[in-house]
Amino acid sequence: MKNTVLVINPGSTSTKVACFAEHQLLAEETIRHTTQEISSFKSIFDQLDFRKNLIVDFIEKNHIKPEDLIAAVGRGGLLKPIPGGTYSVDDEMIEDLKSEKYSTHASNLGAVLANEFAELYGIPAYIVDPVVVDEFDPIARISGLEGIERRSVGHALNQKAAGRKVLADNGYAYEESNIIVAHLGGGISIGAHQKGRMIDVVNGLDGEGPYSPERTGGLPLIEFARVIQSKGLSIAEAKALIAGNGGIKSYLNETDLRIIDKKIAAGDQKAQYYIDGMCYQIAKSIGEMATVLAGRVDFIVLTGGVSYSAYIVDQIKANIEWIAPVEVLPGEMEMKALYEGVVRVFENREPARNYKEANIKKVEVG
Ligand SMILES: Nc1ncnc2c1ncn2[C@@H]1O[C@H](COP(=O)(O)OP(=O)(O)OP(=O)(O)O)[C@@H](O)[C@H]1O
Ligand SMILES: CCCC(=O)O
Repeated sequence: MKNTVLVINPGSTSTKVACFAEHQLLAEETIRHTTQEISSFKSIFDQLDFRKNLIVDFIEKNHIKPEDLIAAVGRGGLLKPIPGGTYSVDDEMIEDLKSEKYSTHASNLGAVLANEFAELYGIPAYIVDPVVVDEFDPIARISGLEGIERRSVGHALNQKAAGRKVLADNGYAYEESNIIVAHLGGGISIGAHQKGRMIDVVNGLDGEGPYSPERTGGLPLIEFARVIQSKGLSIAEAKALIAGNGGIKSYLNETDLRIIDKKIAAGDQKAQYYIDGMCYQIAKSIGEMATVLAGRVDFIVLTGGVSYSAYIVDQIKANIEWIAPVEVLPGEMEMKALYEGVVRVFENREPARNYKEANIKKVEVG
């Protein structure tokens, strides 16, 4: 079909691919990667050809004609802090991602993969609402140590799309409401959204909040310093431990919660213990974001792949339902949100933003 947009979403445990045209979904696939598959690559960028070949297979299998493609869009990765919106992929963006200037994340491959297909087919490449969208209140940046700032890293694209949907379904407007959105995926982020802005977020990638299938979340710092020293870890190795080999993976050597759910159902007490621990910590961080919103919370939304697990959802709900009504949107709405970001540009409802020139305004103190 004419006017087809190729949508590419590399996650920590999956590659999601879709094609949309004229506001319709033409084809979609979530390709899950096993723990072993991902562990066989030394770095995220070593996975480029592996993930690219899977997308080529998807295009061929679904008979997508190159001449029908008008754009490729990828989930945006760890870039400098920028306002939300649709950005054209440019050289500076690719360089920042490839050099891992702002750290490493599966979504760093989104712009790079979109760019590869854009070059192949002679079409433009974009990203939309990358994981670094920064709408923080100044006070949220303070870390507790001079020289280190907290940064806004989270599943902004899905958090906003899921939040908007739940609010719209209940007759509320995102711009006028307060919500907490917990994205529960291979990584976890929990945002406090106040009247259309994500003013704070629990950022698991940098070692905050609950542990997740792959991330440690917050750790006792002195003990972690001892681990770094005793194992002689480099910064890159410490990051890999915090953001790729921590959490459920470190306890159970597995990141696929569908497998772990089955083990719990079959009576595996160790699996249950560590999943219960993750649910306890997720609820605790949701409570933290409720205080950011001073208790004025219209809804709490649980989303991301892990929210398919009824066992996990029930555990979390039991500890948070007193705060606000809880709505569950399992999976993610990222593919459609990425497509719609491109459509807004093609329909001239929004300009494509320029990454080189994009900056957030930080408030200078003192
Ligand atoms: N039906 C299901 N039941 C339980 N867990 C599930 C189900 N489907 C997916 N998951 C789990 O959700 C997690 C992946 O979630 P998701 O697809 O949102 O993340 P991702 O795309 O890999 O990465 P991220 O969201 O962190 O960027 C995995 O642990 C996966 O096993
Ligand atoms: C999307 C950033 C958060 C994470 O992956 O942990």
